[in-house]
Amino acid sequence: MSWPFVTFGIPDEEFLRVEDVPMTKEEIRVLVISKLRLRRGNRVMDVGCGTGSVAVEMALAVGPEGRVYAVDRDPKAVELTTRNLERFGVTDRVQVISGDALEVLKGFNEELDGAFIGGGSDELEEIIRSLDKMLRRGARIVGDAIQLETANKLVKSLESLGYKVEVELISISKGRRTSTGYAMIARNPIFIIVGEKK
Ligand SMILES: C[S@@+](CC[C@H](N)C(=O)[O-])C[C@H]1O[C@@H](n2cnc3c(N)ncnc32)[C@H](O)[C@@H]1O
Repeated sequence: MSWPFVTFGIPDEEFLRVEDVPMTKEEIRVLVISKLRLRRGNRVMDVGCGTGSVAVEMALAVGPEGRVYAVDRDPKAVELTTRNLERFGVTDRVQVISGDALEVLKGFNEELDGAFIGGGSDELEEIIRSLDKMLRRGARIVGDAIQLETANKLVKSLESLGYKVEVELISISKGRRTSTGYAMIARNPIFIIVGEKK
């Protein structure tokens, strides 16, 4: 499938899903891609790519001249990401890497223009320190978090490296049609933490 629109925020239902592989939802994905401030030709990493939904939108943003590295330690996520990349016709510019992010980063030596960390990990602080070595000045790390503790880890790690940090808490409610009108059903608030390398 070749996604025909210029705007981001591919509807969630367009992605293939499997059980136990979580996905960054459409409205959060839009913000994440926007906060990364990507340009055509950029090189970016999606740490914990899950379904590949963020990797797909990164790939559309950086274009065929760019490069996306999509990493996940769950083989189910790696396979699903590959299938979603095929579905959106962007396999040419994405390298899917199976493995623990920290291990992958140890053997990685490309300069990066940005990175997204989707969700919590025990190794969050070390992952951020490793990413920092790959990022050019002005590049951004964007992380999202459901838990306060994960958001705090993201903020503290980025601050300790001297990044300029932005913190947001996003609450989305989706209208569900009832017999009398639309009831707004709240989703979990999500922290979005942005760090810009000075
Ligand atoms: C919330 S999901 C990411 C969703 C993804 N952004 C998407 O749009 O589908 C988090 C993913 O991070 C992966 N993960 C967590 N810690 C990791 C680590 N240390 N190394 C690699 N992958 C990791 C999990 O396996 C999971 O697939």
